[in-house]
Amino acid sequence: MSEPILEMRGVEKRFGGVRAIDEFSLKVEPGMVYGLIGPNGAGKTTIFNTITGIYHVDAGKILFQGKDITKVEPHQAARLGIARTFQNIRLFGNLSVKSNVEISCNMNAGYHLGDALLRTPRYRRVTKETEERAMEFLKIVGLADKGEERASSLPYGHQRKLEIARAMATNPKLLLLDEPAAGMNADESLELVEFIRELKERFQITILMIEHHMDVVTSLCDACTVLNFGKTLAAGTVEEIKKNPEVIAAYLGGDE
Ligand SMILES: Nc1ncnc2c1ncn2[C@@H]1O[C@H](COP(=O)(O)OP(=O)(O)OP(=O)(O)O)[C@@H](O)[C@H]1O
Repeated sequence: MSEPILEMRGVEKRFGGVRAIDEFSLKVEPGMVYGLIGPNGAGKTTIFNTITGIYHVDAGKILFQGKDITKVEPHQAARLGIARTFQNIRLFGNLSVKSNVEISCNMNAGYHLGDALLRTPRYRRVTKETEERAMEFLKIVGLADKGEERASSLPYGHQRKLEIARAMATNPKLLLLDEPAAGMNADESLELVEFIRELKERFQITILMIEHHMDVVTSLCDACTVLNFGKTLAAGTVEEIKKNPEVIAAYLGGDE
């Protein structure tokens, strides 16, 4: 077993009297696609929010590549190589498709405000590189010909892909996807599965994914954790999870 890229140890997060996550532990190895599943309100998004520094935990530890990130702020998590998408797509709807990706490419841009104001050669070079890089990501997600369109004018499935392209443009080592297949029909989900596979192979990233569509989880995930009321109900391969009687009773029901 290789060293986990992400580890959560005994994590707890409370909101008033609600324990959104409770004694939660997780180990994700590099290169894995790891699924988080569970009913609404089980604590999945809270887990993403603690990893990315949006919330700080009340107890426990979070390690990323062996480094303690329990108390990092969101911008630090992003700089360390953790990117995410949201359950409700968050794009700059009024900006062009290309600008949405360029903003992420710019996160690590090597120029200062002075360079931008004076339009120095360094600023012009970085801007050109940013444009090229953004186009590269748009090509990968099949949106290169939509670069000048307003992000909000794209169909839903394309907006999801654009959000993933934007997250990828920050050069992450760990990508957190919050219900990427939400609102998609069977064909769109299938396309998404292929797309995520390609991303994983091409960029050698690790993915932690919240997903309700069990066909997507089955196709993509090497392992998963099932949550219920903030606690781990079961963890293992998708096949093991599907056979677990407690999981069947609490979540999968007759679905599968
Ligand atoms: N900012 C907050 N303030 C108060 N309660 C919160 C907050 N965020 C989450 N919770 C509560 O924590 C619990 C877990 O919520 P969370 O959103 O993490 O669940 P989830 O598994 O992601 O569900 P869903 O699939 O519906 O998004 C819920 O009871 C929720 O109401």
